[in-house]
Amino acid sequence: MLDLILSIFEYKLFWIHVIGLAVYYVYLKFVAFTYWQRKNVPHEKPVLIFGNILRSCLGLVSIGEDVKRNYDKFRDHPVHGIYMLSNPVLMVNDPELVRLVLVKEFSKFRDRGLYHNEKVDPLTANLFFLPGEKWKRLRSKLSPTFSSSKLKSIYPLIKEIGDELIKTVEKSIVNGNVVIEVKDLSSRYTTDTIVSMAFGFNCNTLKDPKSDFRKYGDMIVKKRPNIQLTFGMFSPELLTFLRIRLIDKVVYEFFIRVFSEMVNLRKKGNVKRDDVLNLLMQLVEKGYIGVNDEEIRKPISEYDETDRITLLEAYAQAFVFFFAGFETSSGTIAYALYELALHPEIQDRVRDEIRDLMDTSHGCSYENCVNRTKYLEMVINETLRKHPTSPFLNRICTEDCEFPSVNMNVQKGTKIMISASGIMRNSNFYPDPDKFDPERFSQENIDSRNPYTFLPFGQGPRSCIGIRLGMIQTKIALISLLSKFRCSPCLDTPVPLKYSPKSIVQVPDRGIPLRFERAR
Ligand code: HEM
Repeated sequence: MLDLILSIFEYKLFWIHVIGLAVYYVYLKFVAFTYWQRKNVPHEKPVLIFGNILRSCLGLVSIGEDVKRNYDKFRDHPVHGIYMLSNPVLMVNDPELVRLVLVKEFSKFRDRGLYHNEKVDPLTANLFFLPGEKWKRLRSKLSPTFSSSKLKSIYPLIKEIGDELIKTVEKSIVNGNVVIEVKDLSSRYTTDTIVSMAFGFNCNTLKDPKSDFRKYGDMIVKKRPNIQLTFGMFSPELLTFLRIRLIDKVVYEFFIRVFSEMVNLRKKGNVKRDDVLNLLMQLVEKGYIGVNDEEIRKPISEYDETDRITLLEAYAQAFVFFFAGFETSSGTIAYALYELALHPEIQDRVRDEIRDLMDTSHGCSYENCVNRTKYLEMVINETLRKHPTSPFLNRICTEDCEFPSVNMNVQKGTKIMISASGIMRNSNFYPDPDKFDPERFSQENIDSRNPYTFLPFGQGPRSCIGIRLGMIQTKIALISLLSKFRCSPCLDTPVPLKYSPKSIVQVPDRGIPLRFERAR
């Protein structure tokens, strides 16, 4: 035995590892984890290797909650430091500094600094992940996809799936009521709507919960360790160096196959549809989305026809619309139903508004849905404030920038984070923040608040491109369900709600079961 131990100690590789680990320890302890101390920026004492996100790395809480916990400690400081693993990240807390980062000095904070690798992981070459000029080019090309006139033309497709949602609940009612897990129901609804818009067909997950889109959708957002995502967000260089994929190969192959099939069908002229796929194909074929759209301010002659996007780029955008659109909207629908079940008086008021709308000549038309559902909109905004599906925003500083109010020079390369969930539950901006109170979003109350305290879609030129689509999807689901059914808590409804520790998008852990019955 002694011989064995001695031979191990003689082994060269062993000593190389010991020395390597010792050097790494010294680097972490005396260099990496003293960054904020050296900068004189307030921060919480980090834990070796994990920094300030030990709990989320261990899978005890979601990463959004861990960041919010850290924000709550320093929320009265305009900025503070956090270590995401060993990466120092500057947390921007003061709403006026949030405005500076997201809007005033946008050109210096345009990028998110996230992992993307066009070669190893082609679907990451999408609007959400890409930096700099590549992002700018795509954003200006894709923006017309979400103009009012384009949304108006795809509205009937979403409405159709709203009708399917009613049928799904109706069919499952036995003896006057049924308990439904609403996060699953809303995910199936948003999967159907996004696939219908982005891929050009109805994948019918409302009818068939085991459809491939539901399976692969789940694989994108769940079943992956937080640490891998954390590396993707805060150490993208490491993933690039190790050539690690962020999007699983099976998911990649599935999306590419479905997309190619749909594009081929369109090319053969067998299917014609006014949807996002059609618009993406215009970008591939002509380089711009065109004709008869009063919202495209630039004359068509100013577009460069040679500046087309490739098919793979188009696939990556359809993928991000799916990924960014289905889990965010489905979470919002589920949280809204949850809060309405717990607050029946608010639910009745929403239903009255919807029924008044249905009695008007145009019923649930696009204009009525978008412009004449004021109280429903207040309810959705309050849901987004209390349960934001994207709990924090990321940016990276690409050019040195002064933060005059704190007398700080933010250096190029500094990673920035804004705890949207922390700010939106800060009692200084939203008194009694755990209370669900849609009145916070009356016009008068909105006007009295700093707009940079409401961040569910981000703010500024890099905010969510799908805001209006997300709102329409959410409204149609709620209009469809609440016009016909009343929902209430059942024995298994979790109070308070717990968020899934596995998902970077803030979704309920183990779902939200609610009781549905026909509304009188
Ligand atoms: C309730 C629904 C939604 C919520 C809460 C939401 C939230 C967000 C947030 C917080 C961001 C980051 C903003 C920032 O960094 O400042 C974002 C970006 C984005 N969202 Fe959404 N989103 C929703 C729906 C959608 C839909 C329906 C789509 C598309 C079909 C979409 C596509 C995107 C894309 C492509 C980006 C990246 C934009 C860019 O970097 O230029 N989102 N979203």
